[in-house]
Amino acid sequence: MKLDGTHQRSITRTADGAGARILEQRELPWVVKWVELRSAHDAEIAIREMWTRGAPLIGATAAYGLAMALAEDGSDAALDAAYAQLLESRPTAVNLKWALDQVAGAVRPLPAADRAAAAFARADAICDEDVALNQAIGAHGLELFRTLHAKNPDRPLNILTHCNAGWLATVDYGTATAPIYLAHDAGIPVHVWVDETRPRNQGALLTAFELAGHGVPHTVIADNAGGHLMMTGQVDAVIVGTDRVTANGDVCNKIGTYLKALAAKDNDVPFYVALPYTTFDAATATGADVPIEERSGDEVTYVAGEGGRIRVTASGAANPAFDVTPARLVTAYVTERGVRESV
Ligand SMILES: CSC[C@@H](O)[C@@H](O)C(=O)COP(=O)(O)O
Repeated sequence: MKLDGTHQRSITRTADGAGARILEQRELPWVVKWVELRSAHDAEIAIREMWTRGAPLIGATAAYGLAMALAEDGSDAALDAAYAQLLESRPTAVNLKWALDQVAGAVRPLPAADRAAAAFARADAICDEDVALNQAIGAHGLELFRTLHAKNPDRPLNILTHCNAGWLATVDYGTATAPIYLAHDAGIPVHVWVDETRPRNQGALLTAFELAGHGVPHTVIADNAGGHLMMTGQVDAVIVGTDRVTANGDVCNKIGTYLKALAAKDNDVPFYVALPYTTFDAATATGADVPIEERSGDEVTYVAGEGGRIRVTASGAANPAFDVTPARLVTAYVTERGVRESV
């Protein structure tokens, strides 16, 4: 199947209802491959090795993983073991724990034989809800963008984004991209600066692919270009997604987000964070308490692109995958309930 970047659900149940079908994202946009996950182990590997990624989509995948585990064995012991196995597949996105808690909470009061069906139903509901949340985020973000564009109506609204917080990172529409898609569809001339987002290049590979599929004008930039573009008046707003917003409003997101927020502050460019309630972690006080995933240095020393991987340094590398943007640098949070200055 050819995928042209037009948004669609990035996770569904398999045709027989017993598994989950996901887009294998590691070789996008060069290779389009849908794969079927048939066990909790499959789901764990898909999350850990980033076949699937993005906070809400990680949660949805884990929810189906738990359902698949219960289809094999509906006991308390199996539930607890699969919960723990899936929870440790990636540490930073709080949607993972949220989704596992949703499914586990729904099935625990039930007899073992009834748990799998109820877990699949809960996972389906999580997916449906994610789509609705993102549409609501989009509707509120659209009005925000309309207001911003009215300040400079004679030129396109220049939005900068980091990483991929689009339909490939959620069940559909995306968080940070939903307002962009709706603004474009509403006739607001939008142009997006797409941070390439080293080391894994989710911007250059995934966000650009999505925007092209939707017909949104965009330009991929090196991660280091954003500060210059802001200083020279070429960015009207920054909008990013997030893996976890803590009780005080700190924002954990893909490495490099913090530097964009600093540059935005210094240049009076509004910095927006799009999130559904499933990404808000009221139980964690500040960003300093969020576990930051440390991934393999190979993701830095090699760059993957069309035709394979090339080595870009002979030295070793460190690879912290997320950073924390302090709440004081956030202009507003774009949520399904509206645009808020604090969480
Ligand atoms: C709506 S997705 C928000 C975040 O999860 C996204 O911006 C991000 O950082 C994804 O990181 P990834 O490491 O690709 O899973």
